[in-house]
Amino acid sequence: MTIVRSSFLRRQPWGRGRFPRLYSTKVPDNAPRAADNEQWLETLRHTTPAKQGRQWPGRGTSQTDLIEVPLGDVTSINYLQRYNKHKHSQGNFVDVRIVKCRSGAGGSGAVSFFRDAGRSIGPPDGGDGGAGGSIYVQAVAGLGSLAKMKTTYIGEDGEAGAARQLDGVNGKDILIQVPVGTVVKWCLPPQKVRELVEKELWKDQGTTLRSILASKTIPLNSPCGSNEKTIQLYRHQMAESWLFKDKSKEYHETKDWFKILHKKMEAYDHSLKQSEMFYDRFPLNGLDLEQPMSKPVCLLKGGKGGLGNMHFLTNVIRNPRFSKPGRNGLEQYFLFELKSIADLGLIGLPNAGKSTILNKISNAKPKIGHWQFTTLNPTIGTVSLGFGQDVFTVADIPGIIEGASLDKGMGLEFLRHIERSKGWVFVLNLANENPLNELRLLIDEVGGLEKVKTKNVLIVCNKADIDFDNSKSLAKYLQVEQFSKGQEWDCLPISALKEENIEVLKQKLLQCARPSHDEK
Ligand SMILES: Nc1nc2c(ncn2[C@@H]2O[C@H](COP(=O)(O)OP(=O)(O)OP(=O)(O)O)[C@@H](O)[C@H]2O)c(=O)[nH]1
Repeated sequence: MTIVRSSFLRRQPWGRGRFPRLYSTKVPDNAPRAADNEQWLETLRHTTPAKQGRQWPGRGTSQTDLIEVPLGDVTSINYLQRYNKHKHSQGNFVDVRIVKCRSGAGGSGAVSFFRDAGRSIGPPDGGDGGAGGSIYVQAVAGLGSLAKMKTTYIGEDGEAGAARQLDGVNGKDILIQVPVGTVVKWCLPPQKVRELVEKELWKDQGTTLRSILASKTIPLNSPCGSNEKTIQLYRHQMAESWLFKDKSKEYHETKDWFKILHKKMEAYDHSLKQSEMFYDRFPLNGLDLEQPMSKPVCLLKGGKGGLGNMHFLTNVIRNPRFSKPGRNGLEQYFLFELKSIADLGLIGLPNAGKSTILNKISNAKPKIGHWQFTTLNPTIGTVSLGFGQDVFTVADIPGIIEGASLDKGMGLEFLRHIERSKGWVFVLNLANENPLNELRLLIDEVGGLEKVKTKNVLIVCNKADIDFDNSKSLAKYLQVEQFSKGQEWDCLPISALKEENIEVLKQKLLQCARPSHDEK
């Protein structure tokens, strides 16, 4: 049999395409020749780790700064509270998840020698290991909750290379699909956060979880020179830089030819490490997936496969009984937070009638009840002003009470769902003693007048049907109206239950949902 040696097909460890597994018995010989390997190893000699320096050309820097980050930025208070107190939730709506992700390790390169009837041992033909599977995330339309997310995602390890120049199969990638509006942040393992919090609580029994998360900082490595602050992630150190077969590591370490090769390959390992340092970074402020994505983004890259022994055949090394192991994958925790994207958010005390309003103006059917905290999860409804007319979305979130910003009642955790809304609609209950005080309380709890003024605002005085003829009831409304005028906010009395003023309300909501003049 004559083997056609086509040099352009020969596999080199740099920039070559991978070859699929070959199952035919007629294996084409694509192994690099000794001269090719020598040439490649020679190029490595000129790029020793010291000479490569700190800069990785065109790819920024591998130097890092130590930055102090508040513990609250790398965990979720809502997550810690929810899973500590076992708070109630409605249905299977989940808007905060912390998940463990692990990308696959690369497969090892093989140590093998060509054999046939005429030769008991031929040239080295050990193939390369496959790359480990990566972890990707993609925001897709049509999902509305993080409930279906798993707690752990593990990318498959790459397969080891095999005899006859066969490359190992790449590990399968993992794709995590999340609802549009999800923010993905790097975070500390929850167990570690709990340990840190417990330590702080032990030191000062009077302190609260919220104040610990705000005051306690943790050091993180951040690559220098990047405009956006990113966190440098690190893979576990490789246990061994070589895999030996037949002859031991000690045997090889006594040989001068191996020492020279090892020195050259240190530069190769270093360049791999630098490339990992470049890819293993994550924005400190997280990834905001506010649009449906046509392509997923990589959260964690899998490890590169190791080189098979066919790459170490040279004129001096005729029988390389060693190969390179695959590189490790990465294991990290990520916080997934769903921030719904609704044009308007309804804000009010429990029982103000928010759900009733949403029910009357939109297609949504939130739970309505005469007890407080009927709404435990946000509901988003789509409001249409008629065929071919404007359409906008409104979110109903659980009621806010005095002290919500200090985690009383349902706290403020659902505010994240209306954070991005263009307009906030304050729903007041005219049947209550002092609706104006209610409004002031709500403004304080959601962050003060300054914050509220960043949004379009509409004040809705609901339950106007109760005590309709009473002059005291009218006086309460006029007080609210006067205050609203002072802030240049529109104010409207309605009765959601009796569907009075609902059409006017829809028109006013539409104005509120439009971008403000500054944004136009
Ligand atoms: N009389 C009268 N009752 C109303 C009106 N709107 C709502 N209600 C009643 O007020 C009660 C509370 O209504 P909801 O819509 O559940 O109030 P909510 O603000 O969503 O309450 P939470 O879920 O606790 O936040 C229900 O019994 C409604 O029937 C109204 O315009 N007039």
